[in-house]
Amino acid sequence: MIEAPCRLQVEPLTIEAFRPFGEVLEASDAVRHFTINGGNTERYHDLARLEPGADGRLIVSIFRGLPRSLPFTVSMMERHPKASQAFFPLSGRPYLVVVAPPGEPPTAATLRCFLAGPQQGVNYATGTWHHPLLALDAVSDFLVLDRAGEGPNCDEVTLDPVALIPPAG
Ligand SMILES: NC(=O)N[C@@H](O)C(=O)O
Ligand code: NI
Repeated sequence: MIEAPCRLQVEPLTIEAFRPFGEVLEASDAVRHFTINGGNTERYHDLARLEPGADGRLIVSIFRGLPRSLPFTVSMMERHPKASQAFFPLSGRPYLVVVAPPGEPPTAATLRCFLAGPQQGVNYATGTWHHPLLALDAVSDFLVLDRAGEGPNCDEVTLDPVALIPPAG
């Protein structure tokens, strides 16, 4: 593991804490929901602002991610300047989400790391800095909603290494 003088605490993923970076996709009482289909189905409604960007097309894919080895060191981040990108776990396992606000490139001071539950998705708002998929424990599938379109839509930056500190317990 790269020696990392900086360390980053892992936080639980909540709608409020993630607000500067995008939305959390979850079926909970924290989001608007209502009953449909004659009482058979509960609809957790309009969870995120999906933006394919100008001239873009919203597409759905499945990402099959290999588990990351822990302890993990963050040494790069990316952003999609033209569109949002949403991930929803399909394999029933938690995963890590490392983000920084849109705008200036991330620093150790602006990075945030969240532990997402097996029933929590995230939507990175357009331009939100994030680390590529961070699956844990086993090969994991994720439903991904993002952009297809002309031209590049991924800026990458390298960082001085930042080690992730797993939550206690
Ligand atoms: N490259 C790609 O489609 N994946 C990344 O954007 C990612 O956030 O995992
Ligand atoms: Ni991405």
